[in-house]
Formats: sequence, structure tokens, C-alpha cells
Amino acid sequence: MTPGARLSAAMELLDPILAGEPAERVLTRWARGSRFAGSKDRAAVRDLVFDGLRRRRSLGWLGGGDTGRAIGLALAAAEGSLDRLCTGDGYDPDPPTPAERARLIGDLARAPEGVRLDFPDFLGPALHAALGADFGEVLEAMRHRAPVDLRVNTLRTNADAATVVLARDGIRVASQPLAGHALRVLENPRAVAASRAYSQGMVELQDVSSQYVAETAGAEPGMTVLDYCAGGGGKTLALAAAMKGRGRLMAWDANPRRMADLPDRARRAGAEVLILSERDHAALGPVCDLVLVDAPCSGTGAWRRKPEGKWRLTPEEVASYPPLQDAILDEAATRARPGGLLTYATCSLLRAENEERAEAFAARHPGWLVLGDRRLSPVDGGDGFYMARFRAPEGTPAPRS
Ligand SMILES: C[S@@+](CC[C@H](N)C(=O)[O-])C[C@H]1O[C@@H](n2cnc3c(N)ncnc32)[C@H](O)[C@@H]1O
Repeated sequence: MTPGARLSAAMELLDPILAGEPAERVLTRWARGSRFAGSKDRAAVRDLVFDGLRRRRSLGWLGGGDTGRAIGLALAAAEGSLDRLCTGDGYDPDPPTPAERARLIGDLARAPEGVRLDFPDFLGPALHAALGADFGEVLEAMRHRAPVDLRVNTLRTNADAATVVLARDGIRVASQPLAGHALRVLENPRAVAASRAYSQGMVELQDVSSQYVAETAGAEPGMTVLDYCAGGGGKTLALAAAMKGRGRLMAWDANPRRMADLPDRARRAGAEVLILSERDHAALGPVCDLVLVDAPCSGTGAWRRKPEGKWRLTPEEVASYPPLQDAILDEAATRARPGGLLTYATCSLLRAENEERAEAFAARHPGWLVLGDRRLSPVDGGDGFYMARFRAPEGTPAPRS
């Protein structure tokens, strides 16, 4: 496909996504029906679609509307390739009309803040309150692609050996200081999934903030650890590495299908994980040295990776998380042993899901000690995350309700 044809495809695909269809579904359907598109074409079209979604409001403002064509034209204009790509020849998009061209040279600096920085207006006050002086830098970062980070799986290897094996597949990396075993991919990120280092379990794909959370959650060799919202198991595997493969590591998720790949992933990583059934979960008493709660949240810290989330969120959905997070924390806390640790984390930027939940937990459980908290954002090098750590009171735990 020519670069113009790729842009045409992205413009076309954006329309159903803007109308509410999940981007992955639209892209998969297109790839299946477009045998002419090679892997490089598919990757390029995907990048254009996701770039367009990350900057949907600002590009739509410049391009003259919330449509695939407007966003695609503005994307091409921003990269200085408007006239080269939009020729109307072959599969290229039609050239901009005089009206479109006039919009495209608009001054984004004069657009409202939510347009300029690409976020939904209803979240403006909460984002300002949470981010303070970092507001502009964080929201600007959220308009761009996230770097690709790897976690060196210390159950299998070390950073030096992983770096050498990655280099054999043309993947150049550098250490990323926020987490102890993080490597940032500097070249060839698309080659990671098919690389030897990845297939042999030497590295996992994991954002550096996510690595930081798992690394500082409090897991140590020999402990009994429960990953309470395990999902795909990214943090479970990082906990296994922190435990150096010694102790008892359990994974639970209210939606067990989310953990479907975990046994395979654990095998590849050389980690031993006990996946709890409903019955195991119900029967599990206050025996854990550490319970990690990586709670469901608005995902506002992960907008670079999941840009659709930015535009799908509603005030009602955002308001639904705090009560759910409180309930999950309270339930998870009953699995911590007396004197055990509880770590709460979200990939949200919002105080209502973060600091306020930690404060509310402390208020509901006066015997628990607050050990500290930390908010992370792209200013620190990775996705937006929050974590708070607590220690259970010594003595007999309260019976479960
Ligand atoms: C942020 S995701 C977890 C991501 C995962 N820890 C990782 O690192 O890949 C939150 C998870 O919480 C799960 N969840 C939702 N409600 C829950 C509940 N009441 N108890 C346990 N897990 C729950 C969801 O199914 C989802 O997989």
C-alpha cells in the first residue's frame, strides 16, 4: 500500500470507531478483508488510527469535524505530508477543499483547553486537582504514543544477558531507572513479540510504572502473596520475580476469563502461580503476608495505550469506580494476616480513585497503618499510576461479614 492508501484506510476505519465500535474489532475486520495489506501496512494503518484517537479532539478541531477524514487530514498536515498524501490519485485521499485547507492552518493555541490537550471537558476540574503543576505536561504526554518497556524476568536471566539476546534480534534497549529491572526499547519495538528473548521468557512487555508498583508492593521471597485483581497476570509474574520463586503466590480475579492466559505466561516465565477458583477464594482466610489490589478504574493513567478509553468514559462510569474500589479493598483486606501488607493500586490519575480511596480505607479501618503512597505519571517515565500501602493490625483479625 502507498502511504496515501494507508491514510485513506485509517480515515475509513476511524469512522466506525468514532461511532462507538471497538478499535481492535474494526482493525481486525479490516485486516481480514484486506489480503493486499502486508504486515507493515497493517502496522502503519494501526498506528495512524491510534494516533488519530489519541488526538481526536485537537485533530478534529483542525480538520473541521469529528470524522475520520477530518482527523486524517489534520494528522497528515501536522506531519507536513498533506499535499504528498492527499492527491486524489489511486487510493490516496482526495485533496483538501479550500474550506478544509483554511481550517487546517488554524491556531490550536486558541482552542479551548480540552481541545488543545485532548481530554473530555467533564474531567478537566478533577485532572487539574490531581495533577496540579504537572497538568500540562501529563496531558500533553497522553497525546502521544507510549514508549515500549520490558521487564527483565529475573527468574530466567539478568539485564545484561537479556540486552545481548534482544540485540541479536535487532532490538536495542536502555535501562529505565524508575524500576529496577526495566528496559526501554529504543529501536524495533515491533520485533519484541517474535523475539527469542520474549519467547524464552527472558523479558515481559510491561510499562515501567506497572513494574514499579509490583516491585514496591512489598513481596519478598518466602511470603504468601495474593494478587487480588490479577487480570492477565502482568503484575502476578512481576511479584513471582520479586519473590525469587520462593513462597506461595496466588492469583484471583472476579472475572476468571481474564486469567485465561496466565498458566501459559507463568510457564514461559518459570513462575509458579496458584490460580484460585471461586471456592478457593471464598475459603481463603486471613493468611496472606501481602495482598495486592490492582483495582478496576477509569484507566485515565493509561490513555496513551488505550486512547479510546479517553472518549468512552462518562461521568456516570467515573462515579461508579470509588464504591467498587472500596468494596474490593475491604474484601481483599480480609485475606491479609494480622500484621500483613495490603497494597492498593490503580492506573487512574484521579484523586477520587486514588488518595481519596486510601484515606477512606484508613478511616474505615482505624487499626491499619498507612505506610505511604505514591502517584506516578509520564513525568516519572511511565503510565499514570497510584499506589498506597497499608499494614494490618497485629492480633486477631475481625471476622468476615
Ligand atoms: C486493572 S485490572 C488488573 C490488571 C492486572 N493486575 C495486570 O497487571 O495486568 C482490574 C481487574 O480487576 C478485576 N475485578 C473487577 N472486580 C473485581 C472484584 N470484585 N474482585 C476481584 N477482581 C475484580 C477485573 O476483572 C480486572 O481484571
